[in-house]
Amino acid sequence: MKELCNAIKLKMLPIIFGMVLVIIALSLYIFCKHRFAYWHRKGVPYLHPTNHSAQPLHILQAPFCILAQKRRTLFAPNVSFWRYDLSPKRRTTHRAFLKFLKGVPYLHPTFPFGDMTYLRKGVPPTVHFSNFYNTFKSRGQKHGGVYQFFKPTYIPIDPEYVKDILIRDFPHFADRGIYHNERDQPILRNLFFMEGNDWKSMRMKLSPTYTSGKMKMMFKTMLDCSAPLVKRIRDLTENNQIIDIKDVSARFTTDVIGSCAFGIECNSFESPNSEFRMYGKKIFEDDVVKTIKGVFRIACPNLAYKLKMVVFDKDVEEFFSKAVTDTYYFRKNYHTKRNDFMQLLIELKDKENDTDQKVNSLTMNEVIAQAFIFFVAGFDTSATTLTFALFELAYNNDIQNKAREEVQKILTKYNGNLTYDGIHELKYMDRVIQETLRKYPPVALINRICTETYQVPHTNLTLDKGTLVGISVLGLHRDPDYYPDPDKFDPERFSDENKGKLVAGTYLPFGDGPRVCIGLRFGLMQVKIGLAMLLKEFEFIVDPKTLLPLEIDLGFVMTVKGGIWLSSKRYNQQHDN
Ligand code: HEM
Repeated sequence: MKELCNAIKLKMLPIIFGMVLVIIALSLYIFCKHRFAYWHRKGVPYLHPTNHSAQPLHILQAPFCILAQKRRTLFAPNVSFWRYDLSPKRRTTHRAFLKFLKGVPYLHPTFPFGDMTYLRKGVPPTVHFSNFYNTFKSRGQKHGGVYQFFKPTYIPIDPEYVKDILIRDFPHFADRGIYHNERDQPILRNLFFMEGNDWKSMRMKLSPTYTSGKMKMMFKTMLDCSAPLVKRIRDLTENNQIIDIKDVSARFTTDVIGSCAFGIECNSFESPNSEFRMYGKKIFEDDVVKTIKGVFRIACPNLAYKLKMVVFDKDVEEFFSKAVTDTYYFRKNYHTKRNDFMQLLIELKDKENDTDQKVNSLTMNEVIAQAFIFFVAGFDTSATTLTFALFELAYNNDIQNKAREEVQKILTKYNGNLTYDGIHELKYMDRVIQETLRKYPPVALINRICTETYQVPHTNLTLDKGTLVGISVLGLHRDPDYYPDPDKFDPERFSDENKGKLVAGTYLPFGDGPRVCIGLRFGLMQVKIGLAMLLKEFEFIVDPKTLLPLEIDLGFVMTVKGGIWLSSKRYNQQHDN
């Protein structure tokens, strides 16, 4: 009897196993059918995510796709299930897909990435969005829809739609929709991540921090930070060593922001292991675990919140919290004041005890969070701009000479000193920086989330609350319709004469609308100071170690594979010879 039972059990096992598989497959199918039907229902052009490699996970997709193909007539009118509308090309895909069952590599849709196949192909998300932009644009479409995993994401292509989202219809898109969790990581209660009225009130409190008067106040601090930069390049030049220009630029901007936002001399050049440099680097470093966590936060934000997932490493949070708290108490105890952001934040904190001013005040945690985001949003973006500007100047010697001539003219005018007024007279330098930001926007993708149901103007399309929006800055900046010969570095695009010809909504290095970068002036000023101080003394050329053409690498802020390497000569020395 026992043997009979065992025999039945053994026979039943494959059946039970098979049934479980079918149930899982069906549930996933229904789930995906529902999730990936969003853009189809809305009538928005959408892409069918594809994959060109076979992976073990794909076995799960086999039954869905076959089923989808068989049930085409039943679901086709309202389902955009991957490669489901069986155009001739698609049919081939499905046939190829059937081959998979025989163990042959095949082309077929992706689960669970949606259109975000970058993870497998090593393509940065920013480049991926630029590819989406180009695909929709080449089809003559004014907008399109993709899936970031299961999240429908709207991509405006027409600059009018871009302007609508960022400026005209801002109340519908007031938030970024980027995962954050202030409950478990208080430093995320900062201007970049904050939402709704909280953001509005914080922006109002912080805006006076970035006026031109405050910039003028900080100019001297910034200029002081350029001395170690020049010294480092001088040393490298004298020793005939090549320059890792991103590293040098990042040390300079770390010193500037560290000094202005935290009131701390970071000494990134003198002490290579300076904690600010170390933690600054750590914030932007990518590894497999970080990528997987990032993907999980995009795909399942609610679950990530329940699991108490945070955005920055705990040690990073602790380091910056301690740096701010120490500075705060040092200044209080020793009655010290400096012309920097920290002083302005301290003044906002002190309003906490004033009943009339309390609404305009900041708590200690908020002070920490704002100083932290100034650092994070400010140092790498500015370093990236400085890096690419120096690369292009090194690559285009005539432009470099022209920029240097202008610097020398202004220095002569101001008795050899770089002054606040003088820096604003560097008009050609402005064009060089604007063109750098066009060709290499450090933040190549702008995120928004639909916060109120939105009717896209002149269409029948309604975007639901919660729909993500991805504006491809890289796509717009490299679109030949707006910037002819987009790979050419041509500062004249921004000359007074040509500026008027630029199409509004196509130039977005700092974003636009009420959520435009708050540190815009600060960022531009430090880049200008860095460039002026270097061009004054050195001549740069691209070192063969730089891999050309440059290839964009993974990262939140734009970087290139292999880094950018320059060599330098003392400018005067060369001309004396
Ligand atoms: C060249 C340098 C910089 C570039 C290219 C840059 C770019 C950007 C971009 C594209 C955004 C998003 C705008 C949007 O969503 O519409 C942004 C936001 C922001 N940036 Fe910058 N940035 C730079 C420098 C700085 C600096 C130096 C600081 C601080 C000192 C800073 C602080 C911020 C903050 C706090 C936000 C969030 C603003 C908000 O949501 O209200 N940025 N930046």
